Amino acid sequence: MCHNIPVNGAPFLECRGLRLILGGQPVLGGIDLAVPAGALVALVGASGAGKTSLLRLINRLLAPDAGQILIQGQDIMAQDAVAVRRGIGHAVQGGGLFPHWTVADNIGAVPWLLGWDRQRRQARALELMAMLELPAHLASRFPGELSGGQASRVGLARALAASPRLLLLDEPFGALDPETRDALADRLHALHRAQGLTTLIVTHDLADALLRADLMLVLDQGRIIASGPPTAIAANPHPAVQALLAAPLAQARALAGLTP
Ligand SMILES: Nc1ncnc2c1ncn2[C@@H]1O[C@H](COP(=O)(O)OP(=O)(O)OP(=O)(O)O)[C@@H](O)[C@H]1O
Repeated sequence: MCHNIPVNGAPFLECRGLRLILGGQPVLGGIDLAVPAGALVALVGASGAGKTSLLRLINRLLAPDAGQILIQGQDIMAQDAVAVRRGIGHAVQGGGLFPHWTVADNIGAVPWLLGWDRQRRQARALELMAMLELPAHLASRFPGELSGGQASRVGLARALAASPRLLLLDEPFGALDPETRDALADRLHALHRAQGLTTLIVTHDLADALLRADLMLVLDQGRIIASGPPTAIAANPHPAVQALLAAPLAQARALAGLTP
């Protein structure tokens, strides 16, 4: 079954029959999906379901054992891996920053690979820092001198530096306190819209996925078991989907009971 999300015209990102085996074990067992341009897609599922592996395939950090990945209709396996990766913004939990590079140099990493001169990289870093509400004086700091929230913002700035059309985020705000996480999720949402990005975000924060994503994909044991808008996911009777939703929904009900 192909998990097509309603598309106007050709999809921006497509996976066809994607299979991945790691260590002799099937990790992804035939993923078919089509994501329209401009969608913010939350990829959810239990630990070990294959979410990170799917992002790593799209970013060409892993190679599929079968199937195809197309970005704007082009098979990415037929393209140079480094070139594919440079067109994609990628951020991971905690920022994944280079510890011995300053904040400005971290943000400018992909532009540096693309051959931008120092002045242009610095200007872009400061522009993105302003967009992500990072004070400019942090530009010369090292990652070890940042708070968790600041490091996550720098990671996001780095992912956006070369103006990618596709953003892949792997639990980018996973380790943050709820208030910072919420503020950053709001900022990401605004940037996603303003920059016309197509974004895939792996998250364990079901409430955030249900409230902010245009579309959700639920992975279970290497297969997509549900896809569509959050309302359709919330109504999906699949036991694994209901199990994922049980805790956040119970929490929301309990909280609603506390407020006047
Ligand atoms: N390099 C590897 N070699 C062998 N098995 C691997 C490798 N990387 C991942 N796996 C296995 O693939 C499966 C999917 O892992 P993956 O990291 O994609 O899951 P996930 O859904 O992102 O999990 P989590 O939510 O815990 O991050 C797991 O069973 C994992 O143990």
